[in-house]
Amino acid sequence: MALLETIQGPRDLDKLSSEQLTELAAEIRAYLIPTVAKTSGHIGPNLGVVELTIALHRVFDSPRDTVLWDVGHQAYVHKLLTGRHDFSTLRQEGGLSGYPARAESEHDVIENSHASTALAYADGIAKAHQVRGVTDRQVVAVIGDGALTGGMAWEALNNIAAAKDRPVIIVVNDNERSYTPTIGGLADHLATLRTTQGYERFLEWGRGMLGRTPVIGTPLYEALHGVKKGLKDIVAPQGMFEDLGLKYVGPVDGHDIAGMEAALRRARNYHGPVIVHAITRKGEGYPAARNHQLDQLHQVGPDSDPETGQPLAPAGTSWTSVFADEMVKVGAERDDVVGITAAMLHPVGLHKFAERHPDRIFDVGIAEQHAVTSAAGMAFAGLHPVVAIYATFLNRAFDQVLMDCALHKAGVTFIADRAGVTGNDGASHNGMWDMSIFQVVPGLRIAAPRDGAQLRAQLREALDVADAPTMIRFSKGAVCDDIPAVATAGGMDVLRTTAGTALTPDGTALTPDVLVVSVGAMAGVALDVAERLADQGIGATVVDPRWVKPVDRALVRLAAEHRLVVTIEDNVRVGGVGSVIAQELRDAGVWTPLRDFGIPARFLDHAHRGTVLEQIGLTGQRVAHEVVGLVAGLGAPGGGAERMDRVERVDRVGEHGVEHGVGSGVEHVIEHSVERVERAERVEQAAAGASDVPESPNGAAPKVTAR
Ligand SMILES: Cc1ncc(C[n+]2csc(CCOP(=O)(O)OP(=O)(O)O)c2C)c(N)n1
Ligand SMILES: CC(=O)[C@@H](O)[C@H](O)COP(=O)(O)O
Ligand SMILES: [Mg+2]
Repeated sequence: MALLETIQGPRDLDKLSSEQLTELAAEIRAYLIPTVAKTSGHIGPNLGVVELTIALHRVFDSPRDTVLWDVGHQAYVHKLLTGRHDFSTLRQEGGLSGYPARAESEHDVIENSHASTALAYADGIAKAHQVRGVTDRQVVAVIGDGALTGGMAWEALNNIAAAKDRPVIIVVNDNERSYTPTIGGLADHLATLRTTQGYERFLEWGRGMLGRTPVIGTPLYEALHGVKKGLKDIVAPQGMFEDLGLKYVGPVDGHDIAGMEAALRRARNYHGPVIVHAITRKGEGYPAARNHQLDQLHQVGPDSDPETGQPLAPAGTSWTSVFADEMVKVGAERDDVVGITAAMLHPVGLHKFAERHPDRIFDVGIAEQHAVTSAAGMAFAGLHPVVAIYATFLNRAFDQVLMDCALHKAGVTFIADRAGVTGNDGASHNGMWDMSIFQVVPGLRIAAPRDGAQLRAQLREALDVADAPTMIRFSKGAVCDDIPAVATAGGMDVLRTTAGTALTPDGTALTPDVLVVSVGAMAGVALDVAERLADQGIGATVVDPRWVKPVDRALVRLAAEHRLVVTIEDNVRVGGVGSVIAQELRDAGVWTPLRDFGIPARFLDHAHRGTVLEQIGLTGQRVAHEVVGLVAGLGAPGGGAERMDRVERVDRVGEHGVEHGVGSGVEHVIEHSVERVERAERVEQAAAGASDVPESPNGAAPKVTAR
């Protein structure tokens, strides 16, 4: 790292000779490959931009000039050249972010890892410079060929091309891949432009030779240059970019530092909207990546073998793999089912389906909005599309889900993978908003499976819905062991009832104090909470709604039969499942108090999923601790009268007119009230003894007040 250690900022690059620059590139690769293998990260994309980034920081003067990275997963070299040399805790709590981060450096701008945004940023910054009369600062946006398939990128290009006097430098990092080879007409066009690379070399030769030829040299070169453009038109369709009004520079070898510098200087000196088309190779300099057919080691680790890029320890069965295998079965049974991915065929688990049904899989590029609305079209024409998109990326297709699918009652099934806290990819990758955002979509049904068996079952149930969109959301990583139900209540699974509690013939659990509503992958936490409550003499019923939207009517009834409702979800609390259940209870005149546990509505810094869940209190211990305090605060049970009052109201009101209350269960409720009073006294005694009641976060034993 001898040379790299001397680079504390981009200007330190200026003093290096071309040999030293080549050596620096080698040092960067030698450092990143083993480091990222250990930490996890996007090794393939970063090895593909080593020379490009060196050249870029030599030609432009960051942070005076603004350098933008689209997605930002390829910004490790940028970080190394801007003084951040310790990648040992990359993507971990307190370590470097895997994406640009303003808190880390004045050289970083876009923290959002969602693709196709950089050109819009660039357009905005350029407009701001124009409005403010700033003429001595450049705006440079690096965007991959994959990200260039995103609709936002074309909205921005349309605006950027509109103003010939507003400089924006766009560097297209064309490595012909997103994960898999980039799809679509744009990719084909870029390929066409790549084939004219020979003309670039010919031109370079001509410039060199003719530049030294007196008198006729220059005019001859200019004539040649004109011929090149003409020849390009003959060989390659007139550059789409030039048609748009963008100056096109390239294609240029993105691994040739001098060549990239020359191209970038031409672009800088153009003083208008210009595209530099760099041809790079993902994983360059790392045979394990270059030979990795699947995605050229788009990402690795943690704890992968630096020699091969493969994980050192086998990963467990993932949620995604359960979905992948079930889709194979579905594909064999139903020829109306098709799969749609937004450039993430393998990461979302549609690759096995694709292998068996290549004519029924559609990769639309990084184009989630198009994925959703094209699915609405497919449903209209008689198919049942399964659109698999990470929950966080599905956010950008909200309007398409709402207006193109739900408004038209389209039978489309959305698979929101990576839902909940994902952790290491940082704030913009957590799938933490879906059960709030999509809560408001009329007719959409949302399922949150608690394990693999439920995922398979709920996928089937979703595919049986042809007159409304359905959504199934599940976590990142390894799926838990199947969690059996001990009873059912309506369409819900009862996972645990208080020991010794009688179940009525219809399977309704009665009497305990607390109803714990477990949402999706939080089932393990919910059962842990019930166990901890039982240790404190507090009875709990744990129920898994399975389908969280709409709220199951049986859940309202169950709430009326408990003294406290607790909901636990891996989603923001605001507008989440808990808040919707609370609203349903109010609408039904059930006034059982409800405490919803979920993710706070704030951006969560990168860290391991478990660490983040601990930070936000979504653990059994933390939830149970708070619930013990809440139960103690309820005082002695209000006896039959209180509960009768609560129960009766279920008879009177309801969202769907008069609801049949739990009259049949009322007698059971009364007889158990006595039991509950005794138990509440035990809780109070325990709290008074302050011996085994867990300390509250602020150190004091929870306040216990007798009624
Ligand atoms: C909106 C959105 N959808 C999907 C992704 C997931 N994703 C991250 S990188 C990537 C491929 C990007 O390809 P490209 O822009 O060509 O960059 P490269 O990895 O080739 O350098 C995808 C699909 C994302 N970050 N944002
Ligand atoms: C950069 C990007 O958006 C993806 O590569 C993402 O990091 C993948 O996340 P998973 O590791 O959860 O598939
Ligand atoms: Mg690419």
